[in-house]
Amino acid sequence: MLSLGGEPGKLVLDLMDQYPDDDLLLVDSVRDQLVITKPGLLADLFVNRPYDFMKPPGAASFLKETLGLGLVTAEGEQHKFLRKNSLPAFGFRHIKDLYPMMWRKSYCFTESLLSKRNAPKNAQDSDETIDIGIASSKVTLDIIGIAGLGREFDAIHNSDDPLAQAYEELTTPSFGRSVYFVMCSLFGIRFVQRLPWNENKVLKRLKSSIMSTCLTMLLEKREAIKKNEADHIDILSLLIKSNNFSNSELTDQLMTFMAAGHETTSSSLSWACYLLTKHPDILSTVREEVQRELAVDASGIPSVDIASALERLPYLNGVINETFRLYPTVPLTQRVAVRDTQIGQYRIPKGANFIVSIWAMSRSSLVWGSDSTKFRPDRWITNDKPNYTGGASSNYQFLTFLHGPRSCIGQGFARAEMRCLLAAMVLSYDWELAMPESDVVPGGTVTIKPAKGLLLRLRPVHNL
Ligand code: HEM
Repeated sequence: MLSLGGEPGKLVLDLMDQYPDDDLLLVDSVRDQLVITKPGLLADLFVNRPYDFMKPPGAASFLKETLGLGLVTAEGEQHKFLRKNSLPAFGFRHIKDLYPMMWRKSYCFTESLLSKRNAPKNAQDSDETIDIGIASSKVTLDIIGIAGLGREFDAIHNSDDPLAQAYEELTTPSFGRSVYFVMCSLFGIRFVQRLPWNENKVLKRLKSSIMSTCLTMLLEKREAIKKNEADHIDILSLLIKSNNFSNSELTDQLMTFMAAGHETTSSSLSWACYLLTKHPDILSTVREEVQRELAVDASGIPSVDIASALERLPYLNGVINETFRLYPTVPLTQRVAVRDTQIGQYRIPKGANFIVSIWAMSRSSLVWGSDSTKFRPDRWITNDKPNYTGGASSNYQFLTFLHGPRSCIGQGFARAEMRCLLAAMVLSYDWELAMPESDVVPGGTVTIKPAKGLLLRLRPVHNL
């Protein structure tokens, strides 16, 4: 059921077409493996009884190796505690305050793309071919660096940054890594780690490099807070100041936020750019909208409050929501029942395993109608204003960030970041695909991105 290449939710989509009237399909009777195919049943899984379920130990053991025992991997009471103490750092007000920094970084990012190669003096005549995924993961690392721990990595300009390199290596899609993940899911990581497999060495090296960098940054941050060197409002400082966490818990939390918080958004930016290569008319519409509403000056400073301006743009938000729908960075999630429980009218025995294909739910014509796979940002617009349903009749049709206490805590952060990055991109460039369309395929282990990269040919726009 876990994808080893190809479209991540294809099998579930096929099952949904084959059994359109069923909402729960038993796909593996040996391991009680169930697939939920109707949004209506998800309220019990995610919102009404979320702690009757946990992430399957095998898959979680893989995640713990790379993310630590933080919010993504904790369960039960420990999860409730971490979530409660992390929420203030992701509040609405705090995200609003981060917009100017996100905008500044996004603008620097687009400028860095221009100067990447030996651009001629009259750069407007130059063409740049870049892999937008690799380039944008640097700026998202810079943004989470500042927001997450008040630290300037400047990975945009410093391509040798070890943390950026470690994350790139960790998330680059490969068949071997996918097989490794499936093996961990089936047999647990302790068993897989005993196999003579090079992947074990690679993951150990990456984990130890990320962990030691996070620990060093944590200790420096503690010192800085003690000396009261600056006004510390980043996520890590808020967690330290809450006095609720030990150093090892904080290191795990930091590893989680750094990993969960940057590759996800940079992949989404890649997919948005890809979709816009296929819809140049929509790219022009978004650009006109951003030019008109932000009125950015020659040095990239907007004349209006950036947060409120970006949040009300219908097309910019429509493109972002439609990208999140068609290319959910986390394409699948799994749960196992930790006690006898209930989902809808079904009695569920302890130990039953569930697969929710976020990808399939986002693309199924049974759920979204006959144009379900079409890129239609206008489904997210009502009376010239953004709507947040996409015309769906149930919340559970849109699962990109899930729902309930295990939903993505960084959703507001990711949306703010995407608005800044995409707005800065459309203001600065026109672009087209610089690789065969057939090579643009999703791939990855837990999160997906364009498996062969996304090469774009950029042309500077003459408007700034
Ligand atoms: C487009 C960007 C993003 C997408 C699509 C996304 C998606 C998701 C999804 C689907 C989950 C639930 C995973 C599961 O239960 O299997 C999740 C959890 C999580 N995400 Fe995100 N995420 C994004 C960005 C971010 C950002 C920017 C941050 C942090 C700054 C973040 C931090 C987290 C954390 C900590 C969790 C675990 C929450 C919990 O279990 O309480 N994510 N994300």
